[in-house]
Amino acid sequence: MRYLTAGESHGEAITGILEGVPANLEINPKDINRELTRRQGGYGRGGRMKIENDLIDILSGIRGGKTLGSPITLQIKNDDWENWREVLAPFGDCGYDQDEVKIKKEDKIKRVEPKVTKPRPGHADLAGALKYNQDDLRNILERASARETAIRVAIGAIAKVLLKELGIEVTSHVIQLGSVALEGYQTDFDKIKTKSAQSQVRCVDEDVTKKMIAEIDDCKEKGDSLGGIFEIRTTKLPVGLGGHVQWDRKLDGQLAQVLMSIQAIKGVEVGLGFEAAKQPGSQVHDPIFYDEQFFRESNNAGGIEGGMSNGEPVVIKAAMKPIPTLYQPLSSVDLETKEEFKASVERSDVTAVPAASVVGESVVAFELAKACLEKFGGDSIEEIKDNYNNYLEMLEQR
Ligand SMILES: Cc1cc2nc3c(=O)[nH]c(=O)nc-3n(C[C@H](O)[C@H](O)[C@H](O)COP(=O)(O)O)c2cc1C
Ligand SMILES: C=C(O[C@@H]1CC(C(=O)O)=C[C@@H](OP(=O)(O)O)[C@H]1O)C(=O)O
Repeated sequence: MRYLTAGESHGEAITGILEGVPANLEINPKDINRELTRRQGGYGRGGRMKIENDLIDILSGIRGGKTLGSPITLQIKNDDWENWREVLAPFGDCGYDQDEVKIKKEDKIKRVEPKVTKPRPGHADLAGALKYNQDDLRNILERASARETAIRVAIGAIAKVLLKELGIEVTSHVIQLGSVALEGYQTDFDKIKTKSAQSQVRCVDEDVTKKMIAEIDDCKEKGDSLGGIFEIRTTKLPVGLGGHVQWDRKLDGQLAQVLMSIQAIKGVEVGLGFEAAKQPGSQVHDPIFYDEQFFRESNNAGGIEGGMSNGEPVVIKAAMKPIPTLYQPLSSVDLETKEEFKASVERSDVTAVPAASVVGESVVAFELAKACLEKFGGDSIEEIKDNYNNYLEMLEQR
């Protein structure tokens, strides 16, 4: 299973092509739209989320509510496009004859947008403009924007449907926002799922939620921004997803890569993570027991040993840096004049850790679904479930 995404933040739409989904998987668009709504939420987001009402369009690969095994084309229209079409239209101001290139009337340039030339520290702006030889930073920032994560969440929603057929679920919660941390939280999967959904910042504790909101308000007033940490948890996984035999088959490596690919994610920890480096082995490794089946009483490994799922839930954290666009901008240098200026200010979120946690769930769900297909491969969901059940029966003999 693989996918590609396309689209600019304020362009007409964000698109994804997902290939390798088995046939006969029942997809309800509500399952995708629910995830899109979850991603749009979270205290601390800026004005854009009031404009957008993300809904999925499915253009191929599904018939009568079931997947066909063929590529699935997914699209989310950008409602903000109406405010940007004259600036971003593919042929709007290029001087081509309208009939020749079939320029839509609405796209004929009316509004001349000054070039964006003051790169924002922490964004793709400067490196992208130099690398792609651009003199307008908009040509970089539109694609670098985390708007793209909307379609990754739609793709993740399909992966979640596939995982659910195998009894696997993925959830997440925010465990740190700026300086406010959630300490000693309970670990029950269902509680995390329910309680995080009730919190405006996707934190399972009401008092900590209030403190996080207060910190966001304070930060907004100062024109500053915040990062944080979210944790992804799964239900118990079957033993043996991923593999120890080759570097690129290792499940922990694959999960770290997809989480690091989310805009603004700067660190990933599996299980105890960095904490494990400070403690002796006797306090870190999870002793093995047997009572009709192998089991552990602790999960410091975060459900992965030797690059493979070990039968426990996967527990993985990701750290997000503070949003780089600042309403009190940092110093920057104008791309054209080389004069020192304050960086450009684009409308922006104060924090997006709750939204990023939903994106994190989605990319992890995709990677786990991919690992399941590699292990229990088949072209229809029935074939995959047969293979899965045979494997589980084989494990029961051990
Ligand atoms: C859900 C989400 C929303 C984001 N919203 C903003 C935003 O409003 N303003 C901003 O400057 N950066 C925002 N970012 C972060 C930038 O997209 C990101 O920092 C930038 O693309 C540079 O990539 P890097 O941080 O991975 O180096 C957001 C990230 C995510 C995941
Ligand atoms: C549009 C989304 O997030 C955007 C991500 C983003 C960035 O620079 O990454 C900047 C902001 O864009 P805008 O300037 O249009 O408000 C966010 O709103 C979204 O999450 O759907």
